This record gives sequence, C-alpha cells and structure tokens, in this order.
Amino acid sequence: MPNTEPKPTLHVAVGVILREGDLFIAKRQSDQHLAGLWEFPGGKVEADETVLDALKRELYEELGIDVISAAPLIRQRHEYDIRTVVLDCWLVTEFNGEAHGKEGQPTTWAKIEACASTYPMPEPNVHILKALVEYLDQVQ
Ligand SMILES: Nc1nc2c([nH]c(=O)n2[C@@H]2O[C@H](COP(=O)(O)OP(=O)(O)OP(=O)(O)O)[C@@H](O)[C@H]2O)c(=O)[nH]1
Ligand SMILES: [Mg+2]
Repeated sequence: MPNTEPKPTLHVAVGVILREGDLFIAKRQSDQHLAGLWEFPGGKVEADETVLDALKRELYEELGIDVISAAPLIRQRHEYDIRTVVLDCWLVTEFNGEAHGKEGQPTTWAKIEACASTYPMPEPNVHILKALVEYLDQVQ
C-alpha cells in the first residue's frame, strides 16, 4: 500500500559552530533519521520559540554550551522521502562551556574541508558548507 500520510515539514535550528577554523560536528545516533551521518548540532524549533531560542536550547541540551553570539548563515530546504526539512543555519562564534556530546553521541572538531568527505554528511549540508566558505571568503 502506498503511504498516503502527509509528509511533515520540520523547521530545524542548526548551529554551525566555528572555533579557530574548525567546526564542531556530531554523529547521528542509530535511532535517528540519517543514522551514522555527521551533522551540525541542532533540532526542531518548537511552536512557542524563535529560531535563536531553539538554537540556544538545543545546543545546551546536546552539547552543554551557552551560545553568546550567533548570526543567520543560510536557510536550506530539503525534501527527504519521509519529511521535508527547513534547516535554519546560524553561525555560532562565541559560546561558554566546553562542547561535548551530552547525549552520548560521538563528536569532533573537524576542518571545513573534512566535512562531507572524511565525515559523511546529509545532502543539504553540502550547501551549508558552501555558504560558510563563501561567507568566510568575504570577511577574511
Ligand atoms: N540537527 C541537524 N539536522 C539535520 C542536519 N542536516 C539534516 O538534513 N538534518 C535533518 O533535520 C532533521 C531535524 O533534526 P533533529 O535533530 O531535530 O531531528 P531528529 O529526527 O534527530 O529528532 P529526534 O531527536 O526527535 O529523533 C532530521 O531529519 C535531520 O536528518 C544537520 O546538519 N543538523
Ligand atoms: Mg538534534
């Protein structure tokens, strides 16, 4: 039987955390959509939240850091078979605390060039990385 359920659209706050040229990434766990791929930390924006509120909450829940400053980088929409995601990506350059995988997820600081190659990432993340490189080219 074909699946006739409407496909949900998820609005996701995503943190591109940059420290001295490295990005903080986490591996998606076996019970999650796109298990085994590396992601930028983040999660769903709840009904009563701004994207920045959601970003701060998710990065505290997942990594134990307090975001001090973040700015919008790119909004990337992507259709998966089971859901559509709107990834609201923010560049996080200032935070308090030592980022670590609070939910047991493997994490690492990776060079930008290693993201999506050494560390395989979901398809839309390639566009996020491209936006980051373009932004850094402009400001440096
Ligand atoms: N956090 C995050 N999610 C991403 C990235 N790229 C990407 O396609 N996604 C997708 O965005 C959706 C939302 O992520 P999430 O962390 O809130 O969702 P989840 O499915 O893990 O939620 P769950 O904790 O309820 O299982 C997932 O379908 C995830 O696969 C990314 O770089 N970071
Ligand atoms: Mg998440």
